[in-house]
Amino acid sequence: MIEVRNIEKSYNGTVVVNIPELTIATGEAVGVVGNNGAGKTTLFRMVLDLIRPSKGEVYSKGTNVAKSEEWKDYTGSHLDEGFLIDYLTAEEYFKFIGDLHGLSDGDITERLLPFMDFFNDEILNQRKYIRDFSKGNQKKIGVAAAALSDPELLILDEPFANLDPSSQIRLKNLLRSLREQKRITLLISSHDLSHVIEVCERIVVMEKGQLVQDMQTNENTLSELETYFTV
Ligand SMILES: Nc1ncnc2c1ncn2[C@@H]1O[C@H](COP(=O)(O)OP(=O)(O)OP(=O)(O)O)[C@@H](O)[C@H]1O
Repeated sequence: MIEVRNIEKSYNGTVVVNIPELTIATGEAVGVVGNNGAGKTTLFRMVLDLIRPSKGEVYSKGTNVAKSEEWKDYTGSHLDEGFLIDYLTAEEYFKFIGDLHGLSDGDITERLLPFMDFFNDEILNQRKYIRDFSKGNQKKIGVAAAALSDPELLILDEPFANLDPSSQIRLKNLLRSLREQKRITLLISSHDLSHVIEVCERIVVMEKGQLVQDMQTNENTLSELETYFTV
């Protein structure tokens, strides 16, 4: 589904991401972990063609993301609140995203149903603009909007950040059911090692812009990662 080939991103002469090769298969769920500044968000931004690599290319289903718009039809993403439109209500934003994908009001309502527990009665019918929601609730709006189009590929940057413990568990279950029921391809970053392991079958570790580990998750992965990050 995704192929990263020899990408490098530099800012002011400093290389912040350097990945010779990363392939993510269709239906695979990959978690990217790494300390602050490791390059996770920069990698995601290049995969989504929000920034261009200084060298190399990213391919989605064999097409260079910088040279085609096709991948946008089957890709849902939420990286940060910059993806949201501050002056809309949550409903207006879902409608805006739904319209982009040709969804009717009924489709939108139906597709949001699995998110109702996750929303915890704090997202819909609030009569307030997105800018006035808490950071955690803004995250919920962004994640639900990213999933609204029923994407084949879902890319989420730190989806568990700012969420209360109940919401983190609900999100974990939502992502797992998206994987099981729809065979969605998932690329997420997280600082929460236990959640990301429960959602993803494969974990890649980034350090100083490089992929330093690539592992299939098993019962030892959490302790291996905890050891890795204990310095
Ligand atoms: N526009 C930019 N200009 C200069 N440096 C940048 C820019 N964007 C990112 N960087 C640098 O690239 C490096 C990687 O940042 P990035 O945000 O990708 O890391 P991250 O792994 O997502 O970190 P975090 O876990 O803190 O979110 C950092 O050193 C950051 O300062």
